[in-house]
Amino acid sequence: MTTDSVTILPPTHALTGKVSPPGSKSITNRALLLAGLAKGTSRLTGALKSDDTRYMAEALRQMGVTVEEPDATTFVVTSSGELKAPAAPLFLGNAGTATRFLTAALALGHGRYVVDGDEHMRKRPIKPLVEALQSLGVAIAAPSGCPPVAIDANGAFKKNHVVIDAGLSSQYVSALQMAAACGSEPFTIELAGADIGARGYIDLTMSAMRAFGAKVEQPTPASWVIQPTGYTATDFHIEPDASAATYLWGAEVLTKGQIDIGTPSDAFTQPDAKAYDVIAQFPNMPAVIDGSQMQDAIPTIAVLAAFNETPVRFVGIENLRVKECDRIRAVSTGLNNIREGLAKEEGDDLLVFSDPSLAGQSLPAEIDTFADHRIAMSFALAGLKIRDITILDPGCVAKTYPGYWDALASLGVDLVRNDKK
Ligand SMILES: O=C(O)C1=C[C@@H](OP(=O)(O)O)[C@@H](O)[C@H](O)C1
Ligand SMILES: C=C(OP(=O)(O)O)C(=O)O
Repeated sequence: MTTDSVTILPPTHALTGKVSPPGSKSITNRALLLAGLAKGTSRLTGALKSDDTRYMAEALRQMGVTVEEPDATTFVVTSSGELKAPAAPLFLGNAGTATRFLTAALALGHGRYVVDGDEHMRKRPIKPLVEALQSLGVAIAAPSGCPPVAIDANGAFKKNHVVIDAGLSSQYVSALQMAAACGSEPFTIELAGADIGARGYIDLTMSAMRAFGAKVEQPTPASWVIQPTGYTATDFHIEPDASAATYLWGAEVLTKGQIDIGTPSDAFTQPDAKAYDVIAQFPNMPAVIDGSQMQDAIPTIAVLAAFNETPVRFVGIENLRVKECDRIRAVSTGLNNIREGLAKEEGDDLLVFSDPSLAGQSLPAEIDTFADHRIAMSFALAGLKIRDITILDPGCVAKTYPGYWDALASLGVDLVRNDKK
């Protein structure tokens, strides 16, 4: 039996209690890959166990790496340092990190690798990364510009310099950075075209690489130099997920509660922690919010914006169109489903017309998540204030936060699970 939808009953009390978000998806998938590229045993603690990280772990296993899971938050990775050509295509679901990071790393492997994903991942662009790798002499092809990607690797790049347009995804740069440390000479990455969306993810990559013994420098804002150190197995602790934290911060301000997430907002190193500064201003969030440096937090803030005292325009969010779904469209569709006229797209900006009097009303709406965990988790927040909000396909939260519904329940939120047989 699976749950078809969840209806949220708005709590009559402020939400208080202690809920720790799970480990960071971004850091877990970096650490898993780097541990797989390091000879020896690495112990990753505080890790996220979810669809995205399971796909990465499973792919590593398919390539000869031993990945043990002694408990719910630990991976113990033992590798020869090589990712051996697998017998079958690597299936990575809709995990952007796993798909992009492995594509570049496997270009330095030996033999044939096929990187594939689900129907959603097969619509997410990877062409700029594939073309960058082609420019390095790698035999790699992704005919549709999206996965599947076929790589015939021969262990080396033919050049030590690459130019990449990372306007669509910062993950292309992270992927090249992590791969480059496994090359045979110092390697330079140079940015072309549009600036990177969330630069904070590049910082996360560099810090994970350094923890595994790599040497990476950023001589200019648009270039990076990576030394051919390879990686050293290490024990590595992963901080909680800042994007997951945004839902708990949102639930706290919406219900005027107090939720202890166990980590102060300024202790996170992930870009989405910046969202705290905006969320903490609720119900007086600013009229214009630039989402470029906290992209995954925008659905959360956009749902909060519906209850803000004044309207909010979200700018710098064009990349949201190529995430798990078109999130600008999904958020405006969901808000307008709750009440027509609540949101509007203007080019790639999203306008949310706030109305604090929404709170306490019954506005029956079935929210289409478009199989996107962040749409499900952020619209659940609307259900804390409005009666009869139903989230379809609630299981999609398993991509990054499998315990999300239980976390809400542990704070005293009543959920009606509508099961399908
Ligand atoms: O590097 C990362 O860990 C991520 C980078 C961002 O994606 P893009 O760089 O594709 O925008 C973000 O949305 C994603 O959830 C995680
Ligand atoms: C965009 C996201 O994921 P990814 O790109 O890693 O699939 C996300 O988790 O919001």
